[in-house]
Amino acid sequence: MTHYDIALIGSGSANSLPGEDLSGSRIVQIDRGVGPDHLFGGTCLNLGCIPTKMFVHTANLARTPAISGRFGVDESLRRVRWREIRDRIFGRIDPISAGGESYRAGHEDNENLTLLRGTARFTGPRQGGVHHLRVDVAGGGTEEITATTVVLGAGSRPSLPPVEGLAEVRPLTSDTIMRIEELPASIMILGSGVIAAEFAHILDALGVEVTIIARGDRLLRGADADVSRRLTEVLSDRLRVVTGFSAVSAARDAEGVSLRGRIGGEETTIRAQELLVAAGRRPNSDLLDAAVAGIDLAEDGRVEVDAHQRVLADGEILPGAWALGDLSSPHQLKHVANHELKILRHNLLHPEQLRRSDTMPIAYGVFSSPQVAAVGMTEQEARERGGAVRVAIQEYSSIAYGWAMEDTTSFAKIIVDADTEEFLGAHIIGPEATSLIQLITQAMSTGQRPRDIAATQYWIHPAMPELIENALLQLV
Ligand SMILES: Cc1cc2nc3c(=O)[nH]c(=O)nc-3n(C[C@H](O)[C@H](O)[C@H](O)COP(=O)(O)OP(=O)(O)OC[C@H]3O[C@@H](n4cnc5c(N)ncnc54)[C@H](O)[C@@H]3O)c2cc1C
Ligand SMILES: NC(=O)c1ccc[n+]([C@@H]2O[C@H](COP(=O)([O-])OP(=O)(O)OC[C@H]3O[C@@H](n4cnc5c(N)ncnc54)[C@H](O)[C@@H]3O)[C@@H](O)[C@H]2O)c1
Repeated sequence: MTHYDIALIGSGSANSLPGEDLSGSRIVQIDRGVGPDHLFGGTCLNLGCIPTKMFVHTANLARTPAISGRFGVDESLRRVRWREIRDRIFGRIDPISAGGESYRAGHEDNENLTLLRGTARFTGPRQGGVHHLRVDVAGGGTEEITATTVVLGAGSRPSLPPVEGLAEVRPLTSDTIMRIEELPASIMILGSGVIAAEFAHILDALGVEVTIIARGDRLLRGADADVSRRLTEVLSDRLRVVTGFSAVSAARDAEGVSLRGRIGGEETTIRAQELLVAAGRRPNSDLLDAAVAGIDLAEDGRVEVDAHQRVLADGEILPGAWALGDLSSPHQLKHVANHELKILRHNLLHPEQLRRSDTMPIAYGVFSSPQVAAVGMTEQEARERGGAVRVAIQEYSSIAYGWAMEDTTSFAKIIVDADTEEFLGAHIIGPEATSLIQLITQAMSTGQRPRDIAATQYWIHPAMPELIENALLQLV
């Protein structure tokens, strides 16, 4: 049994905890690694945000010929060199992961830190002022550990919905699809959320025949209803979208995978060479045996924390236990995990001056094509909250840059409280949505109202932010 001041679990956002001001603490960092190769550095770097957006950028280039005709430019896509695309992307990422691991394992900055590759589990409740953990060390053996403080950044992993035979067909997930050897001729995507929308764009642009399979009547159901409807329409024009499908069973044969299910009571089978499951991610609290330590878990497996990132047990603060990121947040986003780590770090070092992590509106961006981005409440949420709302909708086709892009389907929606003029939310579907949303995110985060920004600055003409300017001018 070895005792440490801090047991740090994970190497994603948690990896930013160690630093000079903790150099007096004896730290053990335990990381099992992500994906089938147990990579160091967490999901975003290895299997998430970063590689997907590198694939999206490549997909955008590959997609140009499909849309250039409307500008009087005839282009054709001659070939997609999949292995080169893949190897360029991971040729950049893998060395960062390996470098991060060897820095922690061997650099003099980390003399106070022991890196253990393996899976940490709680072995019981906190006792005698310390937490008790066992580590199943990668490569064999176990280590028993006690720690005064635990910092849990164990993240989440793809979950497979309860469909008979699904695990046996060995479906692809976001953990595996980006490193496959060959692109399949066709793929069906089970799930119609963020990962489905991004991979549908990537794979379709690279020449794969894509079918998205949604349980409900629209894609991206968590988004504002008008945005979700528009995305469904636009993607339906480009690839096959099946809605209202409840999957019952999956099977694989020599030609590919078939998914049997029902649409409105009628039995239907969908086939493709491969299946990608993108049906949500479950927090890794089970891998940690968090329940054994008495830690409170939400229904979806999230570790319950307070606004200061302190872990709760029986509704009370569990002394010396902190959590962050996908393990404990309802928002599985890298910028949220990073912010929570910063708040947690401050609070760990300055327990007498606790900061909250829930003081800013959370924006997100979906890098599909069209892009989708949002901050704050959907229109439905704003109306359900009670109180009058005002809504401005601005079509891209109404601004000069939208004419340049021949855009007919994209728009921004801004929602304000009709009485206080406060922003309640903003939703954009269309090119550059993930950048444009930042204008409203900044205003909401700093307490500005439409009139504070609409007419008090020059808006470059004829640039894309005119979309936001014109929407704001409807509200002042
Ligand atoms: C395909 C995809 C695309 C994404 N794109 C975006 C995007 O564009 N923008 C965005 O904001 N977010 C995106 N996300 C979400 C983002 O990646 C996550 O929100 C973020 O990485 C979570 O960070 P984390 O530190 O909480 O968890 P992780 O980075 O997953 O780190 C968890 C760590 O804990 C380790 N671990 C788990 N259990 C144990 C255990 N018991 N013992 C020891 N170690 C353990 C794992 O090995 C891992 O290192 C994407 C996610 C995916 C899957
Ligand atoms: N750009 C980004 O910020 C980005 C990109 C990718 C992933 N992420 C994060 O990763 C998380 C996980 O992504 P995701 O797309 O897997 O989850 P999601 O929550 O966005 O979507 C899950 C989808 O799976 C469907 N589903 C769930 N159970 C099902 C079942 N039994 N049968 C059929 N369909 C089912 C849901 O209806 C939904 O369409 C996201 O919520 C997001 O926070 C973020």
